[in-house]
Amino acid sequence: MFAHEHVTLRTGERSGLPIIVAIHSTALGDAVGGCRLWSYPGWRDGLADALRLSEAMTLKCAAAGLDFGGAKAVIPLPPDTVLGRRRREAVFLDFGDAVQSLGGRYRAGEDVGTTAEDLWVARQRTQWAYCLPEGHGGSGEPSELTAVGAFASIEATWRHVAGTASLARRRVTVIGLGQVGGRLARRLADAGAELTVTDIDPGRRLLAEELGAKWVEPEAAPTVPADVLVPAALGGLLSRDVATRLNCTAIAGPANNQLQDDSVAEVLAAREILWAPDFVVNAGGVIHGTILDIRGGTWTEAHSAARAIGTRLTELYRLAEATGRTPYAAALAAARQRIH
Ligand SMILES: NC(=O)c1ccc[n+]([C@@H]2O[C@H](COP(=O)([O-])OP(=O)(O)OC[C@H]3O[C@@H](n4cnc5c(N)ncnc54)[C@H](O)[C@@H]3O)[C@@H](O)[C@H]2O)c1
Repeated sequence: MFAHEHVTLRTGERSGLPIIVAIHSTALGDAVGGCRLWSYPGWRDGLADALRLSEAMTLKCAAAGLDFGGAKAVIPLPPDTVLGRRRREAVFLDFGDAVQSLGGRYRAGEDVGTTAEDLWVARQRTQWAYCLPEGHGGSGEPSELTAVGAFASIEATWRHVAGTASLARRRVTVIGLGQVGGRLARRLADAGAELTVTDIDPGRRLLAEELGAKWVEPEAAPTVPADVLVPAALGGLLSRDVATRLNCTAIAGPANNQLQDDSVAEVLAAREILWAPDFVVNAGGVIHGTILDIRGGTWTEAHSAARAIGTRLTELYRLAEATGRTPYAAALAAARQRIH
């Protein structure tokens, strides 16, 4: 069944590129979601991505208790396209027109391949573009609050497993030391965790040395013996094969779309590995965008909403146990119940 409320697909009049906006649901409020500028084999692949990602945004907002719906924009680039400065500007003016045509039902932010500067260009054509540069009234980097929410999730997950949230001397493996993973690794080191880290970028070894963390190669990281595994790179880490080889007690991290398919949640549950659903853990970014940028709320309010992700997870784990479901199935059911 087609589950989306509205999908716009048009050719940008300046750039000639397809602009796709998928609004999955506005049941809880206007729909929010980033704009992805990425290379795809064809525009239909970009459309498929927009449909999938917009539904995930609906679940993420619902799970975080936010009164916003889910959407996503995708601007699919033909393979090997390099955008010069002028064409890039044309793309985001076109994008601004597409957003404006939706009358505020879709509030646009950053995603993979787009920057605060791109949103500022779109802002010339629409008042519904957010995540602007700080110099233009934006609220800055969202990954700080994503890291706050992910750290609260790791503590809540460990508390559920071990009866204490203390991570002192716990073995924690962080995969990906980028904007969120780097911040998380610092917090974990401060909390006294025994850190193992990895990244495909060898330049991130400097951070590992600074934190006194052990460095392993990316292929080895998922199977290093650990109390908590923290996926903080790209999605798709957890295939059925990887899930059967893991050597950890729990998994809680900010990476999007960690499961290669839904059945992996069952494999993890059968192995008694507690998996914190990613769309619950990583809601700090959308909390940043909606509370600070859209609603003009305070940092204290946004920070406590991000910390509250830990409490939400604890409730979720209890619900999952009480109903004999995986945390993933329980999270999906709870989010869908809020929407319908
Ligand atoms: N930034 C946010 O606020 C936010 C919000 C919600 C979700 N997320 C998700 O969190 C994850 C990290 O986001 P980010 O903003 O830190 O991205 P980033 O691009 O800053 O960092 C990703 C890091 O992962 C590394 N990496 C990529 N592939 C890897 C691999 N196979 N093995 C090891 N390292 C690898 C990269 O070199 C990079 O250092 C992403 O999945 C993102 O979708 C981020």
